[in-house]
Order: sequence, then C-alpha cells, then structure tokens
Amino acid sequence: MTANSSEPPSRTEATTRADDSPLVSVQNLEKYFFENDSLLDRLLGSDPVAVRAVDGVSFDVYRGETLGLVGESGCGKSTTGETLLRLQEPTGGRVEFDGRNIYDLGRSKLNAFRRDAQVVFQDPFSSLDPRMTVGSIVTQPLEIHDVGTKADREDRARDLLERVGLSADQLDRYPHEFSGGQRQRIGIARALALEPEFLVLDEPTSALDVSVQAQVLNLLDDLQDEFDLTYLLISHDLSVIRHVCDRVAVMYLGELAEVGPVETLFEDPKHPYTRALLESVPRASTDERDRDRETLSGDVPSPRDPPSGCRFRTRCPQVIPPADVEDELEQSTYRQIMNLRERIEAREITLEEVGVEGSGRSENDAGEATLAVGEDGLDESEIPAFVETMKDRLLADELPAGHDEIVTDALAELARRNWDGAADRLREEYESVCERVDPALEESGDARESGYRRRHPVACHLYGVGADPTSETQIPSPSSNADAE
Ligand SMILES: Nc1ncnc2c1ncn2[C@@H]1O[C@H](COP(=O)(O)OP(=O)(O)OP(=O)(O)O)[C@@H](O)[C@H]1O
Repeated sequence: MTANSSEPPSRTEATTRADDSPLVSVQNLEKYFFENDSLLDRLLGSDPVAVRAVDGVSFDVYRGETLGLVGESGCGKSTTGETLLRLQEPTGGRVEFDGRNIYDLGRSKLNAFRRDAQVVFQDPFSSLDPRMTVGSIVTQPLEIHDVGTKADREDRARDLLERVGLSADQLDRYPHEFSGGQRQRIGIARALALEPEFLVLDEPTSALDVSVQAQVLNLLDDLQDEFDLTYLLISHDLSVIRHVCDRVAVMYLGELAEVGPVETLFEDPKHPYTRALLESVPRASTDERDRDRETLSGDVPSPRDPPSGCRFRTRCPQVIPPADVEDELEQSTYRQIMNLRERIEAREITLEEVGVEGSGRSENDAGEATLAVGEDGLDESEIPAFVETMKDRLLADELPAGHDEIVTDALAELARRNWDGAADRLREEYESVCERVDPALEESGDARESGYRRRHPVACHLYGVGADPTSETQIPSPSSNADAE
C-alpha cells in the first residue's frame, strides 16, 4: 500500500509481522493527579483529592504490532501513553521496555530508552515550535542526544523529510508554511530521527482533514514495515482503530474493559462498554441515530470519585441484578430502582421541595402544594401521599407487588428523614455484584493458554470472571444475558 492511496492500510500483513515477545509490558500502571495539594491548601488544611486518571492498567505491546487504545474523552488514554514513555512519573506499577523497568533506569539507560521510545502528538499546529525551521525541528533530538556532526544531522534530516513525503529542500522553511498533513509529516520525521523502536501515536490524525487522514495513516504503516516499528495508537476514532490496529485495548475511566484482536473485538465485542462504543458510531439513518443516543447515555463519571465495583455500571445497560430479582424485573425497571437509591445516597431529594396535589398547603416553585416537614420528617398521616408522589416522579414503570412494597418501605423511611435506612432497605434487596466487586481483566478456560494474538480478556461480571467468590449472587451466563438485550 502506498502513502498516496486514499484507503487506509490493511491489517492482514501487519498481523503476520508481529513476533511473540512484548517490547513494552505495562503492569498495574497507576497515575493519579492530586488536586488541593499546594502549600497553601496544606496550610488551609484542605485534603488532597486524587484524580485517578490511570488506575491499575496492564497490557503488553508486542514487537512489530500496532496496539490501539480506545475510549471516550477523559478516560485516561493520553495519560497512559505519557506515563509509559516516562513523560509523567507514575503513582504506581511498572513498565518494562525490552525487559527493563523504565522507572528504575539510571541516566545512561534512561537516555537510551528516550531514544528508543518516541511520541507523535495529536496537534501538529501546537507541537512544532513556530520559530524553528523544519531542519532545526528534525535535527533537535539528534543534537540533544549528541548524535553525529552538524553535517550528518542535516543529511539525516533531508533523508527523513524525503522519507515522509516532503522535499529535502524544505529544510529552511517554517511550520506555518506547511499544511496540517505536512506538519504532521514533519512531526513524524522528528519522532523517527533517533531511529526508535517504539512510537506512541496520540491521536495522530484527529486534527487533520478527513482527506489527509488516510495518507498519514498509510505513511505510518509503510514506516512501520520499513523501520520495524512497534506502535501504541491512541484514538477515540473507531474507524481509525479498525483499519490500523492489530489488537485493541478498550479503556474506561482509568481501567481496561476489554482487550482483543481487532476483528474479534469489532465482530464479537463482549464488554457492554465496547458494544455501546461501537453502537455509538454515527449512522446514516435517523432511526439508527436515535438508537445510538440511547445506547451510551450520560457522561463518563469523574475520576475523582469513580463508581464502586465496575466503573461502567452507572451507564451499563446490563447491570446484573441479584438472582431472585433478575426474573421479576426488566433491566430498565431495575435501573430505575438503582437510580432512586443513588439519589437517596447522594441526598439529592429534599423533602421540603416535594409537593402533593390537593393537600391544601403553601406552594413550591412548581406551583404544587408542599407538605409540612418537621424535624423528624413528615407527619405519619402524610407519608402515603409522599410515597405515591415520589413513585410517580422517580419510577417510570409500575412495580410488581413485592417490589412495590420494598420501595414503599424505603420511601417511607425517607419521609421520616432516615436517609440511611431508606438506602439500606433498597441496598439489601437490590445491590448488584457490579457495584460490589471490580471485575478483573481476565479470560477463563482454554483461551488463557492461547497466543496473545487470540487472547480476548474482558473485565465484566457477565463473563463469570472477577466475580466475588463469596457472593451468593448467581451470575448469569453471557448467552442468557444476550437474550435480554
Ligand atoms: N495534569 C492534570 N491534573 C489533573 N487532572 C488531569 C491532568 N491531566 C489529565 N487529568 C485528568 O485525567 C483524566 C484522564 O485524562 P486524559 O487526557 O489522559 O484522557 P484521554 O482519554 O486521553 O482524553 P482526551 O482524548 O480528551 O485527551 C481526565 O479526567 C483529565 O481531566
């Protein structure tokens, strides 16, 4: 495939060139940013808040392959890339490059690592210094690492410019004289100057016009063959990932949800998050677009206070109910009860604001008559009206009798200002394994023994791994859950 082809490269050839030892091995990597951690904050006694951008991520990148790292904005992809290049120091974990922990390297080994592992950033407009000529930009890494004479370095820059599809006589020009695609080629030439083995490509085409994207991806593919490069490609664009990667790691809120060969992952995604991501790719027809919005609703929760258990559970369309509830409630009804409990736990419902039609009292902002709230909550005589109003407002579905009773009990506790009692009542009946146990990224059975090209681990209780062994909750098989979709 040539760099000028309008089609992105095929993966078939690339898959065959990868060999069987990891060049990069990321083990339980953590990167937390701490807010409220300045001297002044400490003097004021503010507690530092951890932003858990990367929270225990493990994966390998094998020689010669392209591993994609995909996920929504803010899920920790760039921080992972920067931390494994040691552009940021980790909070925990280790990264082995060619068998050596990069966080333990002495100065000379660290210098060698910095030559071997390079990065291409998303934005060629801001990643190139506008005051430097293209020649200085490309030769700068060689100068920093004291490689060759000035003449050698310029020769190398000329060769590299030609290799990335520019002309050697453009050495004295400045970045603003080039188009976006050409600037990204300059960024790639700079990344290649020190003959690295490994490149982190952080959204390398997302700032470029669609027409130029395929050309840059083709160039990267050709360079990978020519220079035996190994890539970690960070992208939120699933079509780029599909066309360019051999394997894909799906990231959600600082953790990995699923890792697998690219075709398997697109044809047979297992994690509900991966499925939702694939479903949310824009479709042509209006019907399909409407369906998409339902599929991945809401925003990624804050990494300052991620949900307990499985981090995707607050948006997951397949949260696992306790076994005795599973057959009695639809997923959407179960989700409404979960949401009700979350609102109670967050104390988002204020008794004073709740109005009841026709109770003949003073009115709230919505023009409804409000209930009289005392120190111990509502008067017992008013609790039934409160409970019915809350059910109407917060639950779209009618509940089967037994469940109606439980929710009624919980809301009555809420009316008495017993927030914890209300939440506990719902928790004891409806708590999901998904909120109790963070599922490990594992695969079971024979697949564990297969080569890395076929491995397809997933961090989801639907697949029966990572579940709490002491739990009495019966975890349904993926096939039984698929029926519910
Ligand atoms: N220096 C920092 N201080 C505090 N929080 C940070 C810092 N850098 C990143 N974060 C937070 O860490 C989380 C992960 O950010 P990151 O940029 O790695 O995500 P991403 O998946 O690459 O998203 P995007 O594609 O938008 O860059 C985000 O919530 C982000 O706000």
